[in-house]
Amino acid sequence: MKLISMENVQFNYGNETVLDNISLDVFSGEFITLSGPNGAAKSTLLKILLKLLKPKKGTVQISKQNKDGKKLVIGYVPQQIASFNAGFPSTVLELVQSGCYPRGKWFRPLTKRDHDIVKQSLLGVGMWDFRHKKIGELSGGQKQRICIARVLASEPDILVLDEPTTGMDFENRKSFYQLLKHHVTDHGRTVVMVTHDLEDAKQFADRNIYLEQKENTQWRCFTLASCNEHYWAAD
Ligand SMILES: Nc1ncnc2c1ncn2[C@@H]1O[C@H](COP(=O)(O)OP(=O)(O)OP(=O)(O)O)[C@@H](O)[C@H]1O
Repeated sequence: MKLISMENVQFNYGNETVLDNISLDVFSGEFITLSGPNGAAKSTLLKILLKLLKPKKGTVQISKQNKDGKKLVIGYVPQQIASFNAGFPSTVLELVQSGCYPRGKWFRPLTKRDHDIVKQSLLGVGMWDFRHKKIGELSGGQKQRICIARVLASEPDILVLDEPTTGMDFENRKSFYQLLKHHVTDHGRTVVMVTHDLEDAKQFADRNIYLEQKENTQWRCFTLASCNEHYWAAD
């Protein structure tokens, strides 16, 4: 089932065209990685895909329903998360538990299943041992991993992550990818993820979309990204 459809998108920051003529479909049950050099407009493409940025030309359509006919839930963790100040009162566990609410009534009592999902999410990002710490006491990278765990706990139909493995060591990266793969293969969910870890991605992703910069005098811009899809299976 097609969940997101992007057609012939062009996007400009001021006079600079950073994406042009990009078309991309995202289907249910896919693990997609998005890669390319710094500044190739990967983060911008994610934001357009989520309709957080409006393209100058082209269209983006997001399905209202998931494959089971229920309301589509999208989880997004940007590259730079909002900062929590040192006095932020919640513990890691409380913040990640709050991710369970999109799947039911707000502030309902958590079920055993919720607790299991929260634990798996925290283990998956290597932060289970930090569960009783206050959010304000964590490093920047740890805060980002907690935000990822919170989004994982919401069991989104589409999980959109911008460079989530930055700062993770080898073991944590591996278990994180395995957790994402589990979401895709065992639950039929969809992952769209920006990453520079192409070797890791190659092991787990179904396809990679590579954005590359090109000069284009016609548009009088510094960069113009073109979208080449690399299917691992075709290697
Ligand atoms: N708010 C903005 N205003 C103006 N230009 C921007 C803005 N955000 C990004 N850009 C420019 O758009 C281009 C693409 O940026 P983007 O952050 O999407 O790239 P990226 O591929 O995600 O980069 P990286 O790998 O370094 O995270 C860059 O040249 C950047 O300088």
